Amino acid sequence: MNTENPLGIAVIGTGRMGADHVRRIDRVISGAYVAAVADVDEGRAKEVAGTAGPGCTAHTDPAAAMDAPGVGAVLIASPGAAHEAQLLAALERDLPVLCEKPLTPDPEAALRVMAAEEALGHRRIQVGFMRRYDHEYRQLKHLLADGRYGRPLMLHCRHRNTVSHPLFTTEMLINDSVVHEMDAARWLLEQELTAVTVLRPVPSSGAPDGLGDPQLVIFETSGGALVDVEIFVNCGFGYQVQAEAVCERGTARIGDAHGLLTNTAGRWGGEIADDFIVRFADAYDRQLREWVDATRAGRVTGPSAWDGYAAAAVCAAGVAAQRSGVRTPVEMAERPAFYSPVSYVRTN
Ligand SMILES: NC(=O)C1=CN([C@@H]2O[C@H](COP(=O)(O)OP(=O)(O)OC[C@H]3O[C@@H](n4cnc5c(N)ncnc54)[C@H](O)[C@@H]3O)[C@@H](O)[C@H]2O)C=CC1
Ligand SMILES: O=C1[C@@H](O)[C@H](O)[C@@H](O)[C@H](O)[C@H]1O
Repeated sequence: MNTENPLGIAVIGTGRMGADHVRRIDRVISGAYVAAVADVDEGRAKEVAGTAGPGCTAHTDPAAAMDAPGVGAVLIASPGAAHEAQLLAALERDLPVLCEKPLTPDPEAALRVMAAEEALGHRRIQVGFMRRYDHEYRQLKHLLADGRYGRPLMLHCRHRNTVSHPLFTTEMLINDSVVHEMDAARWLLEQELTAVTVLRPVPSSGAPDGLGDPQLVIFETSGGALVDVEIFVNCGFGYQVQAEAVCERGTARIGDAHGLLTNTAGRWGGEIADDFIVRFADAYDRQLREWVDATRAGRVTGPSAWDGYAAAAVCAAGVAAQRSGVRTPVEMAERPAFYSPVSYVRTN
């Protein structure tokens, strides 16, 4: 790794994900350092800046962090509602951006961000759909892409969180959690999602009052496949993300790794990660490493603003389907030539 001219990064939003990315930039990967951080909570910004290397400045204004000495790229980890303004500010400065999902909470805002990037004339934005960097997801991608098992017909997914945070809403099952399966399915199958149906069983007694948890989300795809996702954000026992592809001549399943397997007292068992920070630790590391390497080489290789838009369009249909209980077609704009070919990255 070339350690000359390391990339100075401004991290916007220093909550759970932002602080973890700061740690990762400074201690896990090479070729980059945290030049500045910003958070509306000044104390939080200062606290996290204090964990970074010397010279990292703390700000409450994201634009001031982007203008700080040494900044050559931006990592956005603020809440989704703040992303549009921060993405536009980064594009105004022609800075490369890694933006945590969602790109924006709604498709209209995503279109505005895409228009600004297109006006700039080159791609600058990557969306933090980190499952594309997970070892198991990449194995499944390879297997489906080489066609050895024939066409994929169905993808069965399970997405379980131990417990949801107090502000989690029923809509967030779709646009905060299942948004990952939307991108993963598009990427794995190399197809767009065209319609959504959401089925809701009686809510679990373990879910907070008013939260419709769990749900079953069914997607139809442009190639005639079906994708079903069980989303259960208060399952209580751990963080589980699994996917099984059913193809014409075989099936392939990921997400069963249990770490240490034990046999004792007439039982066998393994471990289940507690949350996404643990389960996807390697994926977050690889995502950041590949983004830094590509950025230093003047390239953008990961999920694009178009992918962020496509997910936002599917989320809008998903939330509508959740409310109506009926099959809802996805309304999606034409993909601009600027985003061709689509970033269904084939890994090596
Ligand atoms: N890829 C993944 O697996 C995950 C992604 N995320 C995404 O990461 C982002 C951050 O989520 P968390 O860290 O869990 O949230 P968090 O609530 O822990 O942290 C957000 C931070 O942003 C700050 N903030 C709020 N408004 C801001 C603004 N306008 N400008 C700057 N800072 C602002 C808050 O003070 C807080 O410190 C979200 O977009 C979320 O969807 C979250 C969890 C997992
Ligand atoms: O992005 C994430 C969270 O925001 C979301 O709330 C979780 O359900 C996901 O598993 C996690 O990856």
